[in-house]
Amino acid sequence: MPSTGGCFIIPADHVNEGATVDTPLIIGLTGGIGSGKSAAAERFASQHGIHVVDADIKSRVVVEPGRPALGQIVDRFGQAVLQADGQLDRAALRQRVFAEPAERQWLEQLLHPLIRDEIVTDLHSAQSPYALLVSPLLVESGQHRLTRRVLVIDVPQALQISRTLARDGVPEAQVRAILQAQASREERLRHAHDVIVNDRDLATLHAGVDRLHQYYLSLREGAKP
Ligand SMILES: CC(C)(COP(=O)(O)OP(=O)(O)OC[C@H]1O[C@@H](n2cnc3c(N)ncnc32)[C@H](O)[C@@H]1O)[C@@H](O)C(=O)NCCC(=O)NCCS
Ligand SMILES: Nc1ncnc2c1ncn2[C@@H]1O[C@H](COP(=O)(O)OP(=O)(O)OP(=O)(O)O)[C@@H](O)[C@H]1O
Repeated sequence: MPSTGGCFIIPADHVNEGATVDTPLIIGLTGGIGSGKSAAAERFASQHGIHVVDADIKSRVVVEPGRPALGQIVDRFGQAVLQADGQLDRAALRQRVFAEPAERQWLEQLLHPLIRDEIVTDLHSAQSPYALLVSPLLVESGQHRLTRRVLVIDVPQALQISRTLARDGVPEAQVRAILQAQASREERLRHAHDVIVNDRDLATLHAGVDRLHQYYLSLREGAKP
């Protein structure tokens, strides 16, 4: 495991297959639930103007009322996963799919291709020196193949759980079930080119982001003819 509070860069020859310096620079940012992906992405965006594409946000777009996927979800799970206003009741669906792995897999096979399409369209509109693809399932869903490098926000599991409980106020058993459905810390780190260990305060996280931003800019500059 990387040591505490640091930011690590693995040498640049270990880049993802298929990605070359001629392609737009897309950095994948991942981490388990409550690891601090959104907090890190917010720093890249607000401090450095980096275009952020967030898979969790895309997962809401593809089930908006009127989208075919919402009808398919209601056909499978019933009206209990719809709110009175016709929107998906995300808490109700969350309860179902994290209690029943086969139902989660059904939902993923429906939504992941749609989420991927939304991601690709959005990445094409990026104007910043590089773009960030933020996804909790970057590795699990194969979305990392869209990226040149993978940045993992790494935290000990106990901190993931306590921060998620403080943020969401959901039962601990549900957070543990979500963790079980995600890649292990070790597996995620196997795909990492860069790692920020987010076990200290937000200022330390921001400092790690700022260092990596400079590094990603240098990669972009290296790509120019
Ligand atoms: C089950 C749903 C409706 C719950 O919605 P809710 O608003 O409560 O949570 P949200 O979407 O914001 O996700 C919160 C966190 O849960 C975790 N999570 C979400 N989906 C999954 C999944 N399929 N497997 C493992 N963890 C997941 C992630 O850490 C994510 O950051 C929603 O997560 C969903 O539609 N999931 C399936 C689509 C998916 O895989 N999305 C992940 C991005 S690709
Ligand atoms: N270094 C830190 N110090 C204190 N709190 C933090 C730190 N990093 C993140 N947090 C807090 O922990 C919670 C989880 O962080 P965040 O929402 O960024 O995680 P996430 O990886 O995006 O989660 P999810 O996968 O559920 O979307 C938030 O309330 C956030 O403000």
